Amino acid sequence: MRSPQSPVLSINGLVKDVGPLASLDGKMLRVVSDVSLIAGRGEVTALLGPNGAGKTTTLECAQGLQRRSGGTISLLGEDPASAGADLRSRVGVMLQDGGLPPSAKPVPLLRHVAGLYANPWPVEDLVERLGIDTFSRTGVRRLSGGQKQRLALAAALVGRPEVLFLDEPSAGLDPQSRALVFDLITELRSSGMGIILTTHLMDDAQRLADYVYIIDGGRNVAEGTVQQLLQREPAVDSGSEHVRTLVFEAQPGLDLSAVLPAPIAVAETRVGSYSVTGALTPGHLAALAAWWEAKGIMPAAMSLQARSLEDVFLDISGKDIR
Ligand SMILES: Nc1ncnc2c1ncn2[C@@H]1O[C@H](COP(=O)(O)OP(=O)(O)OP(=O)(O)O)[C@@H](O)[C@H]1O
Repeated sequence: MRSPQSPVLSINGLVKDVGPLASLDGKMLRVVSDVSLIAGRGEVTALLGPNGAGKTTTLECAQGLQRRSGGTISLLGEDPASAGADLRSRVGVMLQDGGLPPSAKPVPLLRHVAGLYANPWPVEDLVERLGIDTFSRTGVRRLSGGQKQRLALAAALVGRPEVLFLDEPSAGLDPQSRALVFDLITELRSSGMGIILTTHLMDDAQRLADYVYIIDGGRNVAEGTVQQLLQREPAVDSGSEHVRTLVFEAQPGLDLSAVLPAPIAVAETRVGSYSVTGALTPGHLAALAAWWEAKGIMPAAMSLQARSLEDVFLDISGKDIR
């Protein structure tokens, strides 16, 4: 396991038993048997795994929402199982179902949450940044899935947390909202926030994560930076050799959509750092090189990977449905 300079969360040998369960003749069920991870300040750490791998259980233990059965957890230097309100005020949690009161209206709700903190993020700023002004008069119950997501993110951020937990942050978001949320996550990371996210969208993890942990069956199965994971030896039968990822650096803000149209996915993963994923052919590379020549652009740190994170994930966790 790596050791970031300034960890916000360390989990060591987590064990979680649930039950006793009638379906198991009154026995306990071990749903997490050995999970360890470290998340750093100013980094996005992704926790990936197939359905039922133990991601939610692990993160709920880290947040103090579930009691662990074994192992150690340190969140901002404290044990979340015994810490008080002070620790909770330094942690933001965005749950997938929002956990928002159905009858509340977005802006009064955010103002109410802001009132609980000494130095909250200005509500008007969050409302504008996350496009909440377009539905500020609609009750939570009537919001669309993507609107609820954005409101839940605003509610998680209003207390200016040091650590932010995001469960499927782009679920239900249209491409515009997704880009907006990703820009905000990138900015929060630069400001020093420690961000821990779970997602089933490998593309999101590939674009956002500084470090990735993959768990399966309640234990760690792989970890590394996205680059390190992409360099793993592929499984013989991966069947996905045609998907490639090209990464390069150039000046920020390039619009490559005309030269590399969909379904090729282009993302500026960090300022001036680009990732191009899809069934790339020599023709795509030639078109890109011609475009660079026409614009007088000389890319740097360029590499072509034979696989995407999704290929690596399927190699590691197998193709069987859980
Ligand atoms: N209270 C419980 N009783 C019985 N089984 C449970 C309980 N809590 C969790 N489990 C089981 O533990 C396993 C891990 O669940 P968990 O929700 O942590 O997985 P996950 O990785 O978040 O999955 P998903 O990707 O589907 O959200 C699952 O098989 C789940 O059914």
